[in-house]
Amino acid sequence: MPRTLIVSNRLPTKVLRTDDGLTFQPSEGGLATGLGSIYRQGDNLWIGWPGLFVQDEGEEQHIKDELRDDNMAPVFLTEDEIRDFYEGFSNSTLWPTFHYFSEFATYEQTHWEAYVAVNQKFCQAVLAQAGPEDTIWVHDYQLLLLPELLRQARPEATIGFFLHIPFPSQELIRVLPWRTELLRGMLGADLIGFHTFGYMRHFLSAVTHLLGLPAQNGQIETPNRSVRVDAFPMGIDYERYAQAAVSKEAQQHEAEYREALRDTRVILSIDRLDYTKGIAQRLRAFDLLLQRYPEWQGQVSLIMLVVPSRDQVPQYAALKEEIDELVGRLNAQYRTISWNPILYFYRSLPLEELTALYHLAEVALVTPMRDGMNLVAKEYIASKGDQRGVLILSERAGAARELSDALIINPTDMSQLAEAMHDALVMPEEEQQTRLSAMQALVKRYNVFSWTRLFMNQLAYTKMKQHTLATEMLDEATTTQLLADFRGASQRIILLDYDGTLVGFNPNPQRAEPDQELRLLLRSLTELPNTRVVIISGRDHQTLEKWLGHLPIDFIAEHGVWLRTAGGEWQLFGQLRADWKRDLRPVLELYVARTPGAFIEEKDYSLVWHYRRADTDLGIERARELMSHLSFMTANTDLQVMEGNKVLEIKNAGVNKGTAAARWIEQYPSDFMLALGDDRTDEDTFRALPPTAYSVRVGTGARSLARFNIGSPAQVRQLLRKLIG
Ligand SMILES: O=P(O)(O)OC[C@H]1O[C@H](O[C@H]2O[C@H](CO)[C@@H](O)[C@H](O)[C@H]2O)[C@H](O)[C@@H](O)[C@@H]1O
Ligand SMILES: O=c1ccn([C@@H]2O[C@H](COP(=O)(O)OP(=O)(O)O)[C@@H](O)[C@H]2O)c(=O)[nH]1
Ligand SMILES: [Mg+2]
Repeated sequence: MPRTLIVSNRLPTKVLRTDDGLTFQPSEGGLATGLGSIYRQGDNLWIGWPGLFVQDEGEEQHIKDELRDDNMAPVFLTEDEIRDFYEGFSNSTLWPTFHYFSEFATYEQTHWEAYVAVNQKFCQAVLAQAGPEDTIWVHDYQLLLLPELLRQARPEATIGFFLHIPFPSQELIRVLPWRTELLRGMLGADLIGFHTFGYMRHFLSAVTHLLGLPAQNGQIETPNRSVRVDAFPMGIDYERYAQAAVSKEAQQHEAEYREALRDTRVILSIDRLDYTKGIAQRLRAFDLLLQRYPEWQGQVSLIMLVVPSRDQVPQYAALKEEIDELVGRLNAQYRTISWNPILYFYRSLPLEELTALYHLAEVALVTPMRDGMNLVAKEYIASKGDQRGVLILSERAGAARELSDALIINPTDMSQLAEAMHDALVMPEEEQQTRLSAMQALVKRYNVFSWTRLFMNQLAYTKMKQHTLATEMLDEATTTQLLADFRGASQRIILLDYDGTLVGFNPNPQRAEPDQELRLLLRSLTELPNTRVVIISGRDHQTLEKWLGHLPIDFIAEHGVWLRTAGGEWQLFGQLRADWKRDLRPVLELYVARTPGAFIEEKDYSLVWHYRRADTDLGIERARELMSHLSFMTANTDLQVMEGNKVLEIKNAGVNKGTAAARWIEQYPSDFMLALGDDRTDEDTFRALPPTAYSVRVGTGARSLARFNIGSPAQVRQLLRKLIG
């Protein structure tokens, strides 16, 4: 049975060393609690760090044995690794950058090196466990390099990746000295998931801007594969919280708290210690509430649970001091003998006490500056069986994209936050119920089980599509067969696209002239007996004539408009019109004026608008506008607007490389056909060929009708040299 291997920095269980030996406890944090309900199924396995430094091999073995029974496999990290990889690169470089706290980020080469080394360590741990059929699901920012490391070791593996924190604007990503490596690391996965559509959009934009890879409709084309990107908002185990909140134990706790608090109304705040969570800002807003509405003094308490986290990182230690100081000051200022304004706890609580607090609190304050999702918000909703309570939620938590019935606030707007607290405290019960029941329906339905199911199904589907649509690589065995067929044939035809096939794609099209090596290679091909060599290109015929006209080859130029057999005259494909150019050229000129870097290429029977040198996003945007403009102007004419690689071309309809290629193979019947091409216009050629022909797409990744793939123009030349022998 194929298994699912979950890989994350932290295991859902942490091991602690106490006076009585080792103890095993659940870890805090959204990821551990969220996936905790999943990995125990069947033979699944969770690979990660158990949270302590082992002293000797005996201890290591003991931990391994204990965890194995609970479907976990530990990766042991040393103190140096935790300092440089975890506190260093993960939590002092990536965490602040991804949460828009760039000013807190450090950029240390030694931290980066540790990050690479630990990702490699995780890779080894996964490889030791994973069978070829297993699905590997990697989680979060500590392991951004792992998907690509696994891909190198296992090219065929099924790999998913999910990022639990925000993915920021590419303007922040580009600040990182290691941005390329990090993005490439993620692209080793088949499917990459984010909590929100916004994070996904930022990622796609980073990939197109910083790696220059094409991305469309959530699909990125890398040189080897297509990678799918999508939004999967994570849910919680709804029933677990709903039931725990009304369990006997929770009810007892709640009754105790209630007795101690008497009639005091309760506002609740629960987070890990983190500057992203807006804890200090929240305290200041509570202060403002008490000033602005003094009637709440003596009536409302803020219960604030802060779970210790990353306290070795300087920013966290500083925040802890700031909170301690603020709470002390506010309590000293407002407290009375019978009332505590703030009940502050710095620890973590077991589930029953947590849900007792959720159930008790009239208001929950979830006001992070940035938060990937925030599960506390969803847990609060699930714990409200009686549908009484109000959620105040930051617009910058991923959860706000789903929980629109919360009181949504901007956490930096202190005044708005104080007002929201007041509104929540006076909200009529009926309104509380309406809002809560809508949110409950949503959190119940999109729970952690449906989240996993959706992700895993999408991953399986992505993989299946990769397989069915994949064009095979032209490997050694196929090449041998191709050469044998070539030699055994009595008539042979070779159709060669020019740009991107025989020479590399050049930012300036006029600079792509053939080099000496290419000219010699083409000449040698033409000297082979019974062999027709055809250049089939989108270029104008004058340029092709100038560059290669002296060779005894056939030409199909301007995407099939101009034709010439070796040594003959140039001929038109048929009756074509060019009078339309006068009307449409000004339209293209308008879009050149509006798009710095764009330019026009004029051919006899077509006009081309190029945007390869324009800003990527602006180019795409303008191309879209121009396309709709031109579609309108060419409706009911015999013109056609064709999209190519960073170009839009207006031409006579019905003339393309395919119709020209079809004419050629009819006129010159052959028992061996080879066609090589790299872009969308070459697909027309591939389509026109019989299934026995060798059609080869240059550059992998994009979907193609060709039977085979070849890596680059350099490899094309190598193949052609083999034909010569
Ligand atoms: O392992 P730690 O350094 O102690 O940190 C705890 C976890 O915090 C982060 O949680 C994120 O994931 C949640 C679930 O998707 C999401 O709701 C929250 O907004 C995120 O901050 C972190 O991503 C985990 O890797 C940590 O283990
Ligand atoms: O004493 C506590 C307080 C909180 N949590 C859990 O910690 C998680 C916090 O996840 P969230 O997504 O809100 O933020 P993160 O800490 O992952 O950034 C939630 O599942 C809480 O139930 C916990 O286990 N013990
Ligand atoms: Mg080409």
